Amino acid sequence: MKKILVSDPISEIGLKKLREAEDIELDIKTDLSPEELKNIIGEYDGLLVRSQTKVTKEIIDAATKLQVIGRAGVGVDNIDVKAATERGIVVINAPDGNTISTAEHSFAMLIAMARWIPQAHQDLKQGIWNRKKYVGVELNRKTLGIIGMGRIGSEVAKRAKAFNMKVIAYDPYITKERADKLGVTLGTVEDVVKQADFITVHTPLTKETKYLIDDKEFAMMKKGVRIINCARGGIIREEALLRALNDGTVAAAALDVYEQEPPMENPLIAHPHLVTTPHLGASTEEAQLNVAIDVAEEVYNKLTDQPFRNAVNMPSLSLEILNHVRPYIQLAEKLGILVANVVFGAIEKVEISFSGDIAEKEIDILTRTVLKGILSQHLGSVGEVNDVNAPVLAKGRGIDVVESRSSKTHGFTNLMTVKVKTNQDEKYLSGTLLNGYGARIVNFNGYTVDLIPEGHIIIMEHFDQPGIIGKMGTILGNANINIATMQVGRNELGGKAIAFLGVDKEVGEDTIEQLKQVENVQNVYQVEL
Ligand SMILES: NC(=O)C1=CN([C@@H]2O[C@H](COP(=O)(O)OP(=O)(O)OC[C@H]3O[C@@H](n4cnc5c(N)ncnc54)[C@H](O)[C@@H]3O)[C@@H](O)[C@H]2O)C=CC1
Ligand SMILES: O=C(O)C(=O)COP(=O)(O)O
Repeated sequence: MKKILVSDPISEIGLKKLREAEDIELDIKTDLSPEELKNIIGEYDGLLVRSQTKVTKEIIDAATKLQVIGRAGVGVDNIDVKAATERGIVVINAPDGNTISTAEHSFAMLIAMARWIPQAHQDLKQGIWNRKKYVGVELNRKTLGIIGMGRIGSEVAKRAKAFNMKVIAYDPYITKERADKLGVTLGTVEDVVKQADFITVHTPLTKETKYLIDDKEFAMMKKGVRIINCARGGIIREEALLRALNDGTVAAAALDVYEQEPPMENPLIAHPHLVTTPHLGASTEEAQLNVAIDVAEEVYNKLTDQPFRNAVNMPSLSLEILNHVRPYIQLAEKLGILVANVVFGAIEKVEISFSGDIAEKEIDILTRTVLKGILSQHLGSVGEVNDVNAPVLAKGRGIDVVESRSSKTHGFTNLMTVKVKTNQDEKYLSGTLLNGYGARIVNFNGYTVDLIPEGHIIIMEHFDQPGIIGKMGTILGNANINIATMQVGRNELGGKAIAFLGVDKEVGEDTIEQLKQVENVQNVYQVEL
């Protein structure tokens, strides 16, 4: 039974899947203080939040069982994703479900601001009939500057075109083709702020976007420009916006998000030319239903070991690709486990090469899985190693990871080779998937073998001399261990050789020691795959 905590208000209908799942127990506890959350988070396998709950490193450190944090929305700036990644916790968001609502809210704010609707409404509610004071501006033929042309920015652009606005956008990560398709001119931040009559921001808050619009940018703007922020507080510096509103550079502004939320001490809120909402961009029935359904499904999939798409701290794979690479994922993990068990010393470098069919496919997940296999054998003490944290853990330990693709297949349609270099040793293994026959290890440090990587395996490095295999059989027989399969490989008569014995159960340490004592045996390893 997996336990999930929902700590922000999330659509009940959206949570239905989790509520009805027999293997899930759902607790809804909103308005927890950070201390209360810290005290109970250790009980849960999953956590579902919106933007209120701050999932800090402290909370993550206390979340000893947590496997997944689901964000019913887009922005994950309330979650310490770095800390989650280091702990191997998947962070999943619901990026599509609130796009339209937020684009519509941005447009509602734009029009409300252009025509002073909230201010006029407020006056009339107080009995003031003031037609002269509230003279607005048209959108027709005006230029809208959009910073960040992702999902929401693009939807805002479409709506602006319908109002006969010209759109100029700044987004270093979109192509000219995409911009052309949306009928948008691309420019620099400077082009946007100089040319626009309205400016709206739709980026995440990152190191690059923090204070992207500051005094310098306000100084370049047309006098009487109007500003909208329905993305994240801090993309526009609030103090600079206040100065620009006060000196008349900015005629009006509309904010849904703030540097500090709630913005109770914020002097901007009282400004007469500011239209303000309390972070309502995604607050529609439709968006809340969409994001809750999406995130509930994804979190359920993660907790029940099924494929999920929207992880923000690991690459997502479509079901089609995942189904294709799944057998290779199993092989990758076994190669990692096997190679980790046959090297001595501290790992310095892991080289993973993919050739044939597999080199064309999604190999990042395979690299992660090989690392997971290796590190799970070496770092058992640091807690769980998984696909999320394996690259971070490897980096943190100074392990150089090199991934390569090659067209050389060495006679196999697909081949995965993992080479591990330590401060004392170097070994490599190659594996393949044989059509219809499953996974095989086909090379061990230059010896050609044909090993099914399954069950308990004893690996023996020895010199090719008569009688060795017989002695091993006797020792194992005396220990009541049945040999199920055997593979022997050598490169020259009497030279170094390798033997793989598939045995029916785990072999005790004392028996392994006896095997090591056999004359001409160099090393004996045991591994369970
Ligand atoms: N007010 C609200 O309730 C809501 C706010 N949001 C916020 O809206 C923002 C946009 O969301 P989406 O469109 O879904 O995200 P998205 O990821 O689809 O789009 C973001 C765009 O920003 C661009 N970008 C990133 N760094 C940039 C930079 N340095 N300069 C210019 N562009 C840059 C990216 O290339 C991308 O195209 C996010 O901050 C999100 O958290 C989203 C939903 C609701
Ligand atoms: O999805 C986002 O990024 C939002 O800002 C929406 O926040 P909320 O879920 O309404 O607290």
